[in-house]
Amino acid sequence: MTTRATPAQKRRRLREGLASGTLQRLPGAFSPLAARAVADHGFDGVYVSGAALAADLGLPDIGLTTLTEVAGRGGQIARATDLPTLIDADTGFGEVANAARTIEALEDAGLAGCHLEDQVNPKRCGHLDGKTLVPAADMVRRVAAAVKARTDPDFVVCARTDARSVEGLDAAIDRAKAYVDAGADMVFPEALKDEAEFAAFRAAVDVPLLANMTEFGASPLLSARRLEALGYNLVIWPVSSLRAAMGAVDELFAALRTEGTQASLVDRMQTRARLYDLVDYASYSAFDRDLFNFEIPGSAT
Ligand SMILES: C[C@](O)(C(=O)O)[C@H](CC(=O)O)C(=O)O
Ligand SMILES: [Mg+2]
Repeated sequence: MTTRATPAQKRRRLREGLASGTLQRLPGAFSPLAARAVADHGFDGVYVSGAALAADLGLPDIGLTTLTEVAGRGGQIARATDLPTLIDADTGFGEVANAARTIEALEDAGLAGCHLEDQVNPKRCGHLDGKTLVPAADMVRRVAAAVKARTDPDFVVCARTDARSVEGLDAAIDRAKAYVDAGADMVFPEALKDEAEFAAFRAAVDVPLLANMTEFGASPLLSARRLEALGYNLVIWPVSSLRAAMGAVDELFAALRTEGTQASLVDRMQTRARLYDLVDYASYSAFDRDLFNFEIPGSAT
């Protein structure tokens, strides 16, 4: 209800951010409520992780989720804020024609952009061993189809290459250049090993670059400040909020089992007041003043 920016305005904002020379910081949001928190903390955009979306459904990240599920959840998350939302479109949910339809669906859902990767199906998390890639020529067709399918020229098509850990750094750079020639607006070099490789990619590729700062992976956790100095344009922390939340959920359930009460953990929980703030309870009194005319117990406000 509080969201006023249109999808077109959000896409423009992402484009301007990528052209600004300032690193765009996009934490992953596993739900619309988490996206509200991303916005409230003053980030530049929201990221929707395929791994987190699958995990939230109790599934591994091997391409089991469908375009309908991903576009549906992505749309709910995109709608929750005025920020641009970038979504993980895995391999594009099929062959070349499917990649085109994927862009149509994601655009219709209000996303600002997506990334498509050059793995075969079943795909894997980019930081695991045993990945297989499609030939570069096939991915070029995938990217070209995606670019052609968009109706808003500001929708960002980002090409991810998983080649670093399969074919080596040079091959990954060659693939990235071919994807840029096919029309990719941004490149996501997956699973780079160290800072020197991040720098090598920056030196070789002319379009905006995305850095994936996922935990327990192959890449070092470089800070936003460091990535900006390296010339990167956008950073994602894709699964961090889910891992943090689920870490807290595990602790809570352990306490409930052993102590029979959550009392020892209440002071680390999000308060009722903060939750109501994020869902903007107060603004609904524009329609009906009886909806927000109570005192929250224990709250100063
Ligand atoms: C970015 C990613 O594609 C995702 O789905 O969030 C994953 C993240 C992860 O598994 O940690 C990836 O890097 O493959
Ligand atoms: Mg993914």
